[in-house]
Amino acid sequence: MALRRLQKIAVAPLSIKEGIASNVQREMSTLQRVYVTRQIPPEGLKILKESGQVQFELWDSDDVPVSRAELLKKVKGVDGLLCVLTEKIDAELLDAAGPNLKVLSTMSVGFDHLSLDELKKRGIRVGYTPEVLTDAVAELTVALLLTTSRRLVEATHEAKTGGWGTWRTLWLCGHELANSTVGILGLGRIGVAIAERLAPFKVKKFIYTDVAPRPELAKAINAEYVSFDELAKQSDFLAVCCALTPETKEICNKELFSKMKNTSIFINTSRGGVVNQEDLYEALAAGQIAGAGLDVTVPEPLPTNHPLFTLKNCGGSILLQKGKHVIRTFFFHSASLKDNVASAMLSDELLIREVAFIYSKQEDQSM
Ligand SMILES: O=C(O)[C@H](O)CO
Repeated sequence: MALRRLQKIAVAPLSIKEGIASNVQREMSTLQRVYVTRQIPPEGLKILKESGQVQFELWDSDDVPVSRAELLKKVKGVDGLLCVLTEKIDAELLDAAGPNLKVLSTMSVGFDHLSLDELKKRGIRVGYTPEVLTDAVAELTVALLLTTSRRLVEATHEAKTGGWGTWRTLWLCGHELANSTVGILGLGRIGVAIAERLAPFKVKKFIYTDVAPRPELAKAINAEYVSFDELAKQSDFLAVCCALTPETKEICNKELFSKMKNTSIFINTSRGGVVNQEDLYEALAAGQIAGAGLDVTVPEPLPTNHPLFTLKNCGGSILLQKGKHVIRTFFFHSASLKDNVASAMLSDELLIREVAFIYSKQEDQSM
């Protein structure tokens, strides 16, 4: 089923060309009204401009998100909404938009900012952008993992500030991937892509946990399904790749950290909300785990006086606040973004695929 949907996404641009030809003559009054909540890449805007099917208004900034008050005003009466992860799409927003709203597309892989129940209740179709940043996030995760385990931020700091007195036998030695067990919390495309990249580092074993075993994905990377507890206990490196849902909110908390080895490295490139940050701080400060590399936090960015910034063993892109930009670069070059904007706005495909598990089990089957 997943494959079929991907094929549908892939053919979307063709139907748009046909759409352009047949629709350029349309009167403005018959055009669908779309509000775009962020300055999106030119490829996406071009599709909207040339479609001949929509008139759109854009919040023309990438630096400052549209305010909630402005958004509530702007969505009134729109047929389509293209948003990013900074907009909370909830009952209030959907009520403000009113009954014309037929389709919503988010330029993100994550969908935790969408109230799916409310969207479903109103029969609004939803699009998102799976696939576009699988490689980017996998690369970023590997970068964070090596940076954290090899203590690069700390080492740079020591070198710059004169802390490097002389060569010392075990100073800043870090932790080795060779012969290690790498755990993946939430095995999907990104988890597989991470494991594929880490395997050449001579990892001994990949383990994962998820709501249920995912044998097809696991087979590709020879990963073993384990319980959440075993994941905590066995992982030398734990990469968090799950979506943020009510079930995964703060799933990485003191209970998890207390079961981890004190030599373990914790990496989160999913959403900040899956981690209880106070518990993480305690675990890092007490040496309960060896280090953490975070691309995501709550809030983003973290206030510069946040306790996590005081720790030597916590870093990665939260120190640089650059993770998102790395990912975005890939967005701009992605054909899939074009497809997504196109198919979500201009065709009536229902793009929800992975979102399905949040819906009732019954509908889950049909996705
Ligand atoms: O969900 C996403 O698409 C990413 O987190 C964006 O940075």
